[in-house]
Amino acid sequence: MNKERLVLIGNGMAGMYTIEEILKQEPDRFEITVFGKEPHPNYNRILLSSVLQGDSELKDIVLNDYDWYKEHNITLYTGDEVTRIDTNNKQVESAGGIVCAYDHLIVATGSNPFMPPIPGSDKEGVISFRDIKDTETMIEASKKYEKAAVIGGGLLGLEAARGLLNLNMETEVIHLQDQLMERQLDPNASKMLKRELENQGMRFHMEKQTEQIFGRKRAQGLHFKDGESLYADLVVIAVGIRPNIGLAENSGLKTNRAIIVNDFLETSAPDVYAVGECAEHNGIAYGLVAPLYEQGKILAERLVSKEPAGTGYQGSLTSTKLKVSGVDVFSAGEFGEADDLKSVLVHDDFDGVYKKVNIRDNKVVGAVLFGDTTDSPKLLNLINKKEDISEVGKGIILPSESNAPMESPVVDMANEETICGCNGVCKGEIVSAINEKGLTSVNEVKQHTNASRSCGGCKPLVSDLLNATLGDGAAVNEVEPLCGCTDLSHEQVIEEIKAKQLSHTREVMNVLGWKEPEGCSKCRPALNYYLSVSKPEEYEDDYASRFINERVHANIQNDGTYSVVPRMYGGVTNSDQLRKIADVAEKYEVPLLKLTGGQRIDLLGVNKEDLPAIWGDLDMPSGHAYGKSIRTVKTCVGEDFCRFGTQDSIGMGMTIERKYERLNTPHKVKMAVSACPRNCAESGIKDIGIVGLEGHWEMYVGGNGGVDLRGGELLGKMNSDDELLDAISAFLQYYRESAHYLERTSHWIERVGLDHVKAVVLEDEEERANLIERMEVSLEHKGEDPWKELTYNEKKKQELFEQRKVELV
Ligand SMILES: Cc1cc2nc3c(=O)[nH]c(=O)nc-3n(C[C@H](O)[C@H](O)[C@H](O)COP(=O)(O)OP(=O)(O)OC[C@H]3O[C@@H](n4cnc5c(N)ncnc54)[C@H](O)[C@@H]3O)c2cc1C
Ligand SMILES: NC(=O)c1ccc[n+]([C@@H]2O[C@H](COP(=O)([O-])OP(=O)(O)OC[C@H]3O[C@@H](n4cnc5c(N)ncnc54)[C@H](O)[C@@H]3O)[C@@H](O)[C@H]2O)c1
Ligand code: SF4
Ligand code: FES
Repeated sequence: MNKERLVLIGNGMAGMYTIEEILKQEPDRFEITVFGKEPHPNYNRILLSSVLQGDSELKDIVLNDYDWYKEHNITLYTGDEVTRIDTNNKQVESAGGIVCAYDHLIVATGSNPFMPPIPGSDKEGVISFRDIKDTETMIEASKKYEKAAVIGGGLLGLEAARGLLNLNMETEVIHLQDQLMERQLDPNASKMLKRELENQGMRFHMEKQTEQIFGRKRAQGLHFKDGESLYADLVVIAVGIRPNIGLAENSGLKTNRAIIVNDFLETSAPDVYAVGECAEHNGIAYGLVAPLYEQGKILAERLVSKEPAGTGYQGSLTSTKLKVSGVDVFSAGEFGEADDLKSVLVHDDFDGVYKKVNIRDNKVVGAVLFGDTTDSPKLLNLINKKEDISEVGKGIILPSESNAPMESPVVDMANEETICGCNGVCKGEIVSAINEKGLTSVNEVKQHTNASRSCGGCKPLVSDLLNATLGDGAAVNEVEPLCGCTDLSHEQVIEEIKAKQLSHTREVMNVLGWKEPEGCSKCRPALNYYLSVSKPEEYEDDYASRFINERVHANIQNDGTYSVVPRMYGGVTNSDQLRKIADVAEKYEVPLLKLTGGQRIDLLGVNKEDLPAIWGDLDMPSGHAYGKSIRTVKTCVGEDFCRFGTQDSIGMGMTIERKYERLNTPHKVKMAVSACPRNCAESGIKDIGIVGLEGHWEMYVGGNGGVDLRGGELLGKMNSDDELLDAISAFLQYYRESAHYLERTSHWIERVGLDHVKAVVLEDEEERANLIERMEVSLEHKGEDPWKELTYNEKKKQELFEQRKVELV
């Protein structure tokens, strides 16, 4: 018997999900042909953000490889666009000249990025972010160019911007509204998100309308309507999407914003269905995979059973998470304000946590979470179930806010509650698969249930569920790789560097079998750092692997200029230094001189090309205000001037700063010395905070005064200056050797535990002595001041400061 001919136009996420669902139910029923405009098999578009951010490689995001199509007897035409649907003769025609008849046709052509009519948007270097080609273009551009502008501060724009930052590009986001992600977040969450992203190095231009993209052949920057401009040699436009319906319209299918479908995804033409972003159901065209997969499931049932099954598709509740590491944001349902809505609110600026749950008629209808999204599965289920919550307390709405000890939210979830929103997989399904198929890892759960196959946001829940189902210790702990270029963890890489005596980033990548020979923006700076600690005697800085601020030894500002902070040991200066700073400020027309929180003078608004000359004129050491290194040692006036002073805090601060300046560390290290517990130098919120008392010093560690406000914890009491310096050496060296690159002391201590750190750096005499000895070797080899070097090293100066000027002319 001849098989029914099923043709799919659009080899993307929604269409292929539908095919997979059909194959699960009726593997042999249809003769399937798939047309895809892109020259690739079906891949996970969602994970393009991870590829750009350096967490995955393109080959890892393929969902169905070419062999899969062969194994399932599917005829696949890639790189071939369908140009016509002949609904009368029931056939499609492709640009490649193929004419293919169908009994059933699925249109799943997705969306196109919306390109606003900005003059100059046809220039080289102006792209959208939608597919593999765009991602490759950005990665390539980052190797040649330094400055990127992203137009659009929505989900896509912010994920693109984070990726470009990871690719070492200076990245500015231009947003039309006064609030980022205004379609998903309320003003409070949006403000906290902006602050966090600014801390990560993103710069924002809010309420800006781009009037023109200027440049000759290639984009060189943007002019805004308010008369301001900025330079950029890569412009990424991410201002929304438009359903791709040209083909459907030309072929006579009924369309509105997208192709109009009924509850069974049927279009206006017989035997023609539409699914995914190109379909419009009840006036809504969705732009997230969870609803598209729900549609795909219904359509598969419809095609397999012939007769409409159940009530069909009834629309979807959407929820979003931003895929930017270090930022936890969740939003679902009605998150805004309305007269008939009541809210449960938690707002803690100190911990950077914000939660708002909207309730109407005793039912949870929407939520926004920032900083702590552990309650998101619970809330999503409450919104979905529309249960009356009048009988339950806040503990049910926001379990993490109740006083009960926090267990994973999966423990209390009912079997029918959803764990993986993208793929619609509930707890019961995963538990059955774990028990019946003997699954022990997240990866196995993914293969058998699809949970965590898309955005990956549910991985922690799946992992908790594995632990809860198998009991402690039975789940296989998959190591978190350093980045997508390797399967090795930070610890394993450090071990291998030591064991194999590796000494250069390229050597590490070669010897340890890096999947991507050039590495990525995540691993290269980390490797460069690990090598510097492992072999200080032989280490040669691979400065091309450093982040932009560290390459040019200055902090880039939001207008593309730089800030210059000279070192002033212990926050002490003199008339000679002040005179030089004043002269430089006048000569180079520095727009702003500002005292920093770390007791230094910041020259702000300096042009990049003036940096080496300014450093030469200042003739002061770099304050390393831009580096993953020892920053400032802040001091109080101490015993010489203050009537409460018990110790020479200034003297000790200067000694410490002179000793450890220019030392590479996993992240920035800030220190302070106060001469009594009144703590005027704020020693309680520093990575290392020293407090003087009569006859001894107290040393606090792991403090942080930034977004993650954290009080330092007492490491110990030191009875002399030498004992204090030894303790600082041992502590710093242990942090340098065992923290992950980009891990602040606060997070490191939380991970390894203060008791453990105390045991190693204070209690174990031998280990302590070894750490101090290794620190001394590092101090001997920390190299000369980078500003000084750049005043005479012409080759390096030209590479860093002059080639760029030529490119821009
Ligand atoms: C960078 C990025 C990150 C994202 N992150 C998330 C996320 O975290 N969570 C989430 O839920 N969603 C996310 N999305 C959105 C999600 O990827 C889309 O909603 C989803 O891919 C849409 O699926 P689709 O099948 O409708 O369209 P697509 O996946 O775009 O597939 C459509 C395919 O059809 C092809 N095509 C079009 N016309 C023709 C033709 N005439 N002939 C042949 N082929 C044709 C296209 O080339 C394309 O390959 C993200 C999107 C991007 C770009
Ligand atoms: N994590 C995720 O779930 C995720 C990630 C990426 C993409 N996506 C999906 O991909 C699609 C595209 O995402 P998107 O962010 O482009 O769409 P979007 O519509 O969500 O956001 C576009 C943003 O651009 C702004 N904007 C519009 N015109 C502008 C202009 N001229 N200048 C500056 N800003 C302007 C808007 O105010 C809006 O905030 C969406 O469907 C989105 O849901 C989802
Ligand atoms: S910390 Fe104590 S000693 Fe130092 S300035 Fe303040 S009060 Fe004086
Ligand atoms: S929630 Fe996105 S993959 Fe599970």
